[in-house]
Amino acid sequence: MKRVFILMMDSFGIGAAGDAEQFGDVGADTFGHIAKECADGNAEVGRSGALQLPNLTSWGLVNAAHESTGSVPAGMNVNAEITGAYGHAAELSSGKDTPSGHWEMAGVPVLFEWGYFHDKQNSFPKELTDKILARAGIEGFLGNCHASGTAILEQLGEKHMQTGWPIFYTSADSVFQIACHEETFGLERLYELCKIAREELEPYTIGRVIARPFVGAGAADFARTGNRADYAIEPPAPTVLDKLKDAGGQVVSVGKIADIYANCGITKKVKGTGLEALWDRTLEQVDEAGDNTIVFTNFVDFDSSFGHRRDVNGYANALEYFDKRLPELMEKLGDDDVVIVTADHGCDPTWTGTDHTREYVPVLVYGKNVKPGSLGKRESFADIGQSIASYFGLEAMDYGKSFLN
Ligand SMILES: O=P(O)(O)O[C@H]1O[C@H](CO)[C@@H](O)[C@H]1O
Ligand SMILES: [Mn+2]
Ligand SMILES: [Mn+2]
Repeated sequence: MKRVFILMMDSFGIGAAGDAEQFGDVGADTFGHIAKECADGNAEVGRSGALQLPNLTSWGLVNAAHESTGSVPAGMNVNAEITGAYGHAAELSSGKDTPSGHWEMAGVPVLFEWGYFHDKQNSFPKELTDKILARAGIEGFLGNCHASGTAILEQLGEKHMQTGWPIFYTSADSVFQIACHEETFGLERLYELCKIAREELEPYTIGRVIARPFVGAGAADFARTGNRADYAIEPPAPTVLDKLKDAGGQVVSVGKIADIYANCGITKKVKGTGLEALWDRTLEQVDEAGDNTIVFTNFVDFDSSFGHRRDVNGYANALEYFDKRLPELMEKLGDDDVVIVTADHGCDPTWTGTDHTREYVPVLVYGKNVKPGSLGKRESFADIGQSIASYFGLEAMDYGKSFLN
């Protein structure tokens, strides 16, 4: 039975990429800096001391990071017995955003330039926001700037509740984000507004419109909910997910995978909020998965709850939790199954600002028939897509070199 399980650790970079200078990210290292803060005793809430990742370490994470940066992350063991194949992959795509990373790992790098709203204030063209508001029948909006999604709720959430005006904001990514209160504004109304924005953004080549619903009575207790929704444009070419689906296989999305691929190549969608639920849903889908199936999970919390929030301690807890659950998956693996652990970009929680960081990502491959050892530096995340195509006997992708077979 051929099955591939992809565990996509959103934002878990393992060292600045060769082209990090173009992104202002020379020296960024999500894994390395978290490990250092842990080893230095600076991440002691709910955990203690050096980062404990025994399973990822045996799959080759530390060795991959060593090959990526030339040094061993503080407190980590580079001499553990290695049971997986491991490498670090560079990104060909022009952006360090989520769709670029995901599409590239499915064999389709983004070689065009995304549109961006570069201005930190007054970020959006008036003719764009006028059109969106007119179609939605709303008089005004708040924000119009680059922002952290939680900080902007503290600043403008109450005003939003008073005026009923949506909060529009963006970041260094190709995104148009809309934050609205789930109850006072309404969730369905927010989704409708996002769909209008998605249409009006067509000429701007913006990767995603993101609905950011929140709840709470005031600035002190606003919290974003699991009803976030991402409206992505479609990948520019068929990904390996489309190819498997077209060949009669199954592609199960757990978490926001389906949103990121604009539903292309997806045969089943399963939602989950939080790392625990995402793990639970993943393991259920592994139980149900038949031959010729990909179960593809995006573990978004690393990025949205800890990376962008610059929360080292939270990120460390999340990594240790993730690692602890790997044996449950290992117990379920058949002889031919392949597990791939990777990431879509970095989001170093020690870095300046709140944006992603341009980093190499880990490529950890585990299975009873996978030969343990180094896969070295991979020139593109597309090596993952090419490997999956080769494993399932699909037509080769245009990009990437297979590390399977
Ligand atoms: O600060 P929050 O709202 O989490 O937003 C972040 O999440 C977006 C998607 O990854 C990024 O573009 C960044 O703006
Ligand atoms: Mn991401
Ligand atoms: Mn992000």
